[in-house]
Amino acid sequence: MVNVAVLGAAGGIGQPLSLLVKLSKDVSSLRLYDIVRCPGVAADISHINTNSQVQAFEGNAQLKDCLTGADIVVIPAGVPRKPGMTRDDLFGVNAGIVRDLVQAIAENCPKAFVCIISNPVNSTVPIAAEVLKKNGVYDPRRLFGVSTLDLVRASRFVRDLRPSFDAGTEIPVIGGHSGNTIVPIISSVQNAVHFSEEEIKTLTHRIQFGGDEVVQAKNGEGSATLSMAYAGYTFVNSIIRAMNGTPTTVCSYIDVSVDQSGFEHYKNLCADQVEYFSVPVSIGPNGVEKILPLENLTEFEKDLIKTASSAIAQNIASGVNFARK
Ligand SMILES: NC(=O)C1=CN([C@@H]2O[C@H](COP(=O)(O)OP(=O)(O)OC[C@H]3O[C@@H](n4cnc5c(N)ncnc54)[C@H](O)[C@@H]3O)[C@@H](O)[C@H]2O)C=CC1
Ligand SMILES: O=C([O-])CC(=O)C(=O)O
Repeated sequence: MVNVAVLGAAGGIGQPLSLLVKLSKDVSSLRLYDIVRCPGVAADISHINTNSQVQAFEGNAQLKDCLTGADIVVIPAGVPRKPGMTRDDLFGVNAGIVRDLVQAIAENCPKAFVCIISNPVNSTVPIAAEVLKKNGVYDPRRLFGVSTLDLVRASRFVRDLRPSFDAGTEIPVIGGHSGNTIVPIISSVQNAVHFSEEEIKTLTHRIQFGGDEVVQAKNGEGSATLSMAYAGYTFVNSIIRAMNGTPTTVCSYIDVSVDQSGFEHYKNLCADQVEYFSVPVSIGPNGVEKILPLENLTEFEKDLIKTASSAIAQNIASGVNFARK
């Protein structure tokens, strides 16, 4: 049984994500934290007759109690995009939010698995790492940028084009989590569903900019929340399975120093040096164990990795510089 804390629990993602986590039979304590609206959300979810006890924590003074004893901390706190903005435009507000929340994690539950949803993920994960390092509690195996929504979209968008494709089939998506840093590996299913070069280009673009479709459709009311809640829940479940001893694989934006030799495979394809990258990994009870290779990448995918790595290197530098200030 695990204790899960959701920071930003009253938000667009936080509420449905907390609802889904409440359904898990493996969760014993579900702690919901936000700076506003949290008691109402927690009271509501707490009436659902599943295993976990739900508690509300509101405002900085209650953050310590929320985090003490947490095994998994999920962070969807922060502002979302409006039309015309990039995820990097959120840095000014969200960098500080993530830094302060991770400082509290370092002080109160340094061994927790930390899952960062707040954008720009390419930068907020390095910020989190720097804060944990400063506090002397950094374990890179336990820090994750949640890029699962890119995989969810990849499978769904392939299904949109080929109705016979099982939308539950995983398509790896590597690199980062913004525009052209998102690198879908469609070649992994090319035997099951054949696509022309033109179709692959169109699909790749749709997956890279899937977030924009939602931002535009919501027209100023935020970005993906419901599909993200589903993706976040899927990710949390993978972590719980791994903690419980079932070997599990995920794609996640991680500190690649956890497995230097495993990352060689990707490093050779990068134009710039990147310390963080989304890669397929095996996870176990202590977090990331191995970075897994993806074989037979196409020239098109190799080019995408090159482009992605240059942008990610800059995003990492912004995050690290901010956290070291
Ligand atoms: N990784 C991914 O794939 C995705 C990431 N996102 C990102 O997730 C974040 C949240 O998005 P939404 O839930 O739609 O936004 P939202 O505005 O609906 O909710 C954010 C919540 O965070 C809370 N919050 C703000 N400062 C806080 C703090 N210091 N401590 C705790 N809570 C705090 C707010 O009160 C609010 O309830 C955004 O940065 C968005 O870009 C969104 C979709 C996908
Ligand atoms: O597009 C956004 O800003 C939110 C996000 O990360 C996504 O939907 O992938």
